[in-house]
Amino acid sequence: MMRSKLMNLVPRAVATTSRQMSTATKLTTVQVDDKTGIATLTMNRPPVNGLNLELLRDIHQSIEEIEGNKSRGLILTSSNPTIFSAGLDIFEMYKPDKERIRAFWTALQDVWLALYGSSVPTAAAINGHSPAGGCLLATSCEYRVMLPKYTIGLNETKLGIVAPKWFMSTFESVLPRRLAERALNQGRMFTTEEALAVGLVDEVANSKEEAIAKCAQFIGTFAKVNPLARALTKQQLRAEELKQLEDERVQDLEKFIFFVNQPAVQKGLGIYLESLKKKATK
Ligand SMILES: CCCCC/C=C\CCCC/C=C/C(=O)SCCNC(=O)CCNC(=O)[C@H](O)C(C)(C)COP(=O)(O)OP(=O)(O)OC[C@H]1O[C@@H](n2cnc3c(N)ncnc32)[C@H](O)[C@@H]1OP(=O)(O)O
Repeated sequence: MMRSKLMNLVPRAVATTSRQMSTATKLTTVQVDDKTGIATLTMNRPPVNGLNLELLRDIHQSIEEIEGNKSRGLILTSSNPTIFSAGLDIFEMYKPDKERIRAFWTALQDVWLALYGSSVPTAAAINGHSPAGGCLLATSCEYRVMLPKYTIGLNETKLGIVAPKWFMSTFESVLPRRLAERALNQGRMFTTEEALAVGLVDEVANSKEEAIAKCAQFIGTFAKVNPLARALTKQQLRAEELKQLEDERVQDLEKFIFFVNQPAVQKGLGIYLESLKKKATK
């Protein structure tokens, strides 16, 4: 998979305007800045960018599109003014449909393999809260810029669920092992300021525009680096985690299906959904 992606890494001419590359799907848009050649992938699933089957499929398709069109980089962000992504759509896991939940988890695996393994430089402009699956997307990127007063982290244990190994290894690729272990066990959500202090995010910006500009600046640091050498270096550094999921996709899916169907897990998810609804009516 990575080999064919690498074939796309040839220098490209740049023009001066920005163009919408894809409106084929309604849940993501891809806008390429023709001056910089950088693609911005925006998640757009109200109210909270909950990662359901359709959004995951659209994200995957958009990443493939960006890989295919020789963009110089990928910036992931959200159209919601206060939420990057609320993580996995809990309705996909609560009282799930037998076929759909398999497609859902497979789509999540596809997104992670494509984003974590992307041959182009990636950055996340985290313009809002980013729990669980939202944090997975952000930490799959190479660089993170976050707006103040939001939260980010893997809070799974607080929901009575367990983050799969590849969520954990992605988190651990950003945070020191000891800190990652403690945060995962606690289900800790970091404020922007805390996330910056521990290195979970790289920079803070005061607006989405500024966050995108900082992400573009990061991607720009590769302008004078040979793209093939950069991509092969990234590929080698990330190969172990990618191979582990590629080799164990089926077992990972079966483990998820078994776990999510446990009565205690279903009960916990139901209670959590109720608490989210109650919060909305307060
Ligand atoms: C050992 C083997 C292991 C195998 C694997 C086993 C298990 C699988 C684990 C999979 C890993 C899971 C990853 C996840 O991503 S789980 C999802 C975690 N997400 C959250 O906990 C976020 C919950 N949401 C919030 O904290 C807040 O909503 C917010 C994102 C901070 C936004 O707050 P606010 O702006 O105040 O909005 P509301 O809370 O009012 O929400 C608006 C409506 O959206 C609904 N909502 C929110 N989040 C979700 C969600 N994740 N899924 C579905 N729906 C969600 C919320 O209920 C409101 O709905 P309403 O308008 O109908 O009341």
